[in-house]
Order: sequence, then C-alpha cells, then structure tokens
Amino acid sequence: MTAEESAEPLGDSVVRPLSEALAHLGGEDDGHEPGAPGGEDDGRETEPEPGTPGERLWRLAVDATRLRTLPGLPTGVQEATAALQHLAWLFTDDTGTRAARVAELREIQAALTPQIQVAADGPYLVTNPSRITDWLGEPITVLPQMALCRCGASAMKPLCDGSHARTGFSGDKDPLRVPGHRESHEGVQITVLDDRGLCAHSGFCTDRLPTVFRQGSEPFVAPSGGRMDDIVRAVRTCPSGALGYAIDGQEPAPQRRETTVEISRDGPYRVTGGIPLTGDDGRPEPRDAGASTEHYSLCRCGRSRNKPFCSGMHHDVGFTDPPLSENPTLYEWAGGLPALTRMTQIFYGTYVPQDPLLAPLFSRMSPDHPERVAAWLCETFGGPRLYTERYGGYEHMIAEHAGKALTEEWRARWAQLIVRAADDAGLPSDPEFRAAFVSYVEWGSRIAVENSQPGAAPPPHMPVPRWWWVCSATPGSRVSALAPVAEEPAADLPGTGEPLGFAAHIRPLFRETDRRSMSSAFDLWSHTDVTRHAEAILVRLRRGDMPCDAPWPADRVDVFARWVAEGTPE
Ligand code: HEM
Repeated sequence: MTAEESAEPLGDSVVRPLSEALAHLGGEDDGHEPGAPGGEDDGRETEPEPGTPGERLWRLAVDATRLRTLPGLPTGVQEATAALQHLAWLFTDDTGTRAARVAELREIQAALTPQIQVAADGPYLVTNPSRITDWLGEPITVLPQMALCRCGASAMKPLCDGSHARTGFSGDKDPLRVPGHRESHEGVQITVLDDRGLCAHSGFCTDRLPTVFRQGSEPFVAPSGGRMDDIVRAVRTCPSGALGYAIDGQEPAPQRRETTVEISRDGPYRVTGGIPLTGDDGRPEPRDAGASTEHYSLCRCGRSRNKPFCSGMHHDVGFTDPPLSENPTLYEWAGGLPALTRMTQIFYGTYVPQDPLLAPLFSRMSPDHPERVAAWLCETFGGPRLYTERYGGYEHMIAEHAGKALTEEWRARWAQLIVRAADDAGLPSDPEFRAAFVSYVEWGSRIAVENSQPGAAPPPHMPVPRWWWVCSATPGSRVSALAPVAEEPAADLPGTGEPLGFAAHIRPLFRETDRRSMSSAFDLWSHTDVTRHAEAILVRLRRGDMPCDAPWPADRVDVFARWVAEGTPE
C-alpha cells in the first residue's frame, strides 16, 4: 500500500470518527488560544514526524490503542483505533515484525472484555476477537480492535472503510418489522419456541426438517412432524437464535461453542460462543425475551428491518459478495467447511443412527467423526489440507476402512443417504455440482469397499485425492451460466417501395432465439414454413405477443405485412 492509497482510509476511518468523538467530548477546544504556543496555528514550523510512513502509523496505532483502553470514550475512538491498527498492519511488510506488533497491541488492550459493540449508525466494533472466519470456514486475520462493515457499502468488506458516514446509513429498526414475540408450539415430547421477529431466514431448519418447520404454512412449527432428537438438532443449528426448545417445561443450558464470527456468503455475520453484544452506550443490546445470547445473526447488508440483527432482507435487496471465479473448486462451490460439516453432521447424526443397516457399523465412531469426514471432503474438493494436517491424512483414512469388509449393500446405502444429507444441508443442487459430488461419492465409496476387504493392499503413502468438476462440466461451461444469450443485431429494414424477398428481408428479421422457440411447430428460417403460417404469424406480430420477450416495432411489422400482401415472394 502506498502513502497515497492510505490517505482515503485515514480520512474516512480515522480522522472523521476521531474528530466526531472529540467533538462529542468537547475536545474541539484543545485549551489553546488560536495562535498561542502549542496551538495548531502558532506560526511555528512543525517538525515532520521521524521514520517511514509505516513506523509513524505504527506509533499512531499504539497511541490510539492506549487511548481506546480508557473508559467512557465515544465509539469513534474504537473505530479510529481499528482503522489505525489495520493500516499499521498493512504497512508492516515483515511477517515477524507484524506478529510482534499485533502481540504488543493485544497486550495493551488485554484487559478489555471481548465484545461486539454496535456503533450508532456505524460499524460493529469487535474488541479482542478470538476467531473470525470467512464463509468457507477459513480464519481471517484478526487484530485486537476491529471495525466490521454494517452498512453493506464498504469497499473492503468485511472491514469498515467509513462508507456508512458517506451514505448516511441509519442503524434504526424498521417500525414495520415483524414484531418480536416468542411463541410456544407444544408437541408430545418437546415444545418448540419460535420468535419470528428474530428469524434471519437462513433456511437451515426448513431445509433440514421441512415436516416440522413448514415454509409458507401456519403455524410455521409443527412439533409432531419429526422426531425429538431431529428437532433438537435442527433447533441447535438455527443461526439467528429465533428457535429454542423446552422439554418438560425446561429450556436446556446454552450450547458451549468456540467464540466465532462467521462472515456468511451474501448474508449476515453468524456469531457463536456467547460473545457479548452491546449498544453504542455500552449497555447490553436489547433483545426479545428468551432470545439466545450464545448465537445470533447480525445484519451485514445494512437493510435489515431488525437492526442490528439480521431479518433476512439481504435476500430481498440482492446483497451479494463478489462472484466466485469462473472455475471455482468444488469446495468453494459447496460452501466450504461449514457447508460440508453441516452435511456430515446430518448424515452421521440423523441418517446413519436411524438406518438399521448402517447404525451398527458406525455405533463406535468417535464423536468428531462428522468433522473428520468433512475435513477429508474439504481437502478432496480442493480446499485446505485439513485432513492431512489435523487427522493423519491418507494413511489414517485407509487404516479406518481396513479390515471392515464393507459390503456393496452397505456402500449403496451410504452413498444414497449422503446425497440426501447434501440436500438437507442445502449444498448446491445445480447439475454440474451434483454430477461432480455424486461421481466422487461413487468413486470414493467403491474404493473404500475395495480397501476394506481382507487381504487388500492399498498403496501405503498416497496424497488425499483431489476431485474436480466432471467432463469439464464447470459452472461456467454452460452458455446460460456465463451470460444471457448475446443480443443479435437488429436487421436493416428495406426502404419503402423496395421489392421484398424472403431470404434478403424476412428471414433476417427472425433471431436464432425466435427460431429455437418455434422449432417444435415450424422453421422460421424456411420460406415454405413461413409462407404456410404467414397469416397466423402476422396476427401475432400485430398483437405483440410474438416474440415473447418484446414486441416488434411497427415499421418491422409493416415490412412483414407488405411481404405477405405481395404474395410471400422468395
Ligand atoms: C467417498 C466415500 C467415503 C469417504 C470419503 C469416507 C471417509 C472416511 C474417513 C475420512 C474416515 C476416517 C475418519 C477418522 O479420521 O477417524 C472413515 C471411517 C470410516 N468409514 Fe468411511 N468413507 C467413505 C465411504 C465409506 C463407506 C461406503 C462405508 C461403509 C458403508 C464407510 C465406513 C466407515 C467406517 C465404519 C469408518 C470407521 C468409523 C469409526 O468407527 O470411527 N465409509 N471414512
């Protein structure tokens, strides 16, 4: 980053929030009379700060961080500190120095409670975060003080770049939002608690258990539509905290998960692990009665009706992250580790235990088996080498299958149910992804059977396989997936009185798309066919319902009418 490139973020994210904060504290008056010694305009030449821009930024970041630790300062100080820490980090090239500097900043603000503070009409100020992941589940660099974009307009998402101040972002709730109200839906063994006002419409419950969580039906929850353990699992994956459950009138203790902020793709920040959430005044952010504090979803598009919480508006306003490359890995297309883990948890947590054939085979699997298999799939589908790094790689996987004498019957059931789990987990259902996914499942499961037979001797040291789209069926391989069919240039119309002919004047009026859409009835590029249907075509052209995407202009219809009147010459 050059000094010029840093100027804009410095202005928007450092100078503005700091000056607003100082104004708030009455700090505009610095105690100096204009022109007095020590004032800005005392007429003396100010000595330039020594050191490179990077070193100067670093000292500023340290000063701001010390200031940030003082109690009672406006949130602008945090916002500016976050920007300075980020800039100082960017300007430090050497990895070792970077790590040492981050450690020093962390030390300065170590006494601050980890939390997310919602700045009024501003970003989420994240203090001492332990883990922030992208939508693929990969950790992003965390600094001790961070400001995450809340208005949806930042050019350096997930970080705030000060855009909220330029765009006039408002953090107010919409008075027309679905009101927060927790309803109880009593079943035989379990009561499902549901607050529609908190729902972020991530679809995890409706995908996973559509017989209980019924999109478009009233009431939305039908506890008798599923087994108790399935309902519990579905409720526990609800990212917004809208869902809860009680058994015999008792709600369970909150889940204990690692504190994480997940930046979901095209959607909200999903927070787990009970990170405290406070408002601009430092008090706990008001929540609906009974809402989860262990997990919640925070608006990232800036348009939620229930700010700061997500209300699912990102779908309606078409909030999107930058598109994937034309040839993403299967891992990226699937949705990364979070999506693959969702699938394996459903597979090993629901389908396998309920299946009389598979349940005994997996009765002694380790509790983290779903995570392990997800890590394998993540690596196989082109993601990070998680299985190799964490779980022993190829050799371990081979050893797990060795000697189990897996049968074709087991294999077929395994393959059938994992595809069902992929549906439930909301993995992409496009033909290209599913072709690649199923081909791997078929291939991998058959290899597993082979390697599990008595006396099998699979090669001992192999890398984890890498799977790719099949037969070049990548997402970009279909014309329709790349771009709409290019508009064909409009044909030149003949002059008035110019003798008309089918080949020269009529056929060019019909586009390739028109021809294709009529091909089941007749050929619009054939003189014989068009002559035979000329009157009917003319009626529809005049009515404007052919072609179906947009009617022809009148002068074009007139040319066709004249050609018909002239006896449809060739
Ligand atoms: C694409 C196909 C498959 C993949 C990717 C796969 C993946 C894995 C992995 C990674 C492990 C080791 C987990 C660990 O690190 O502990 C494992 C274990 C195991 N797999 Fe597979 N597997 C496949 C097919 C099958 C099939 C078809 C069956 C039988 C129906 C099967 C049965 C087992 C069993 C019984 C274990 C040991 C579970 C335990 O008791 O801990 N696998 N599999």
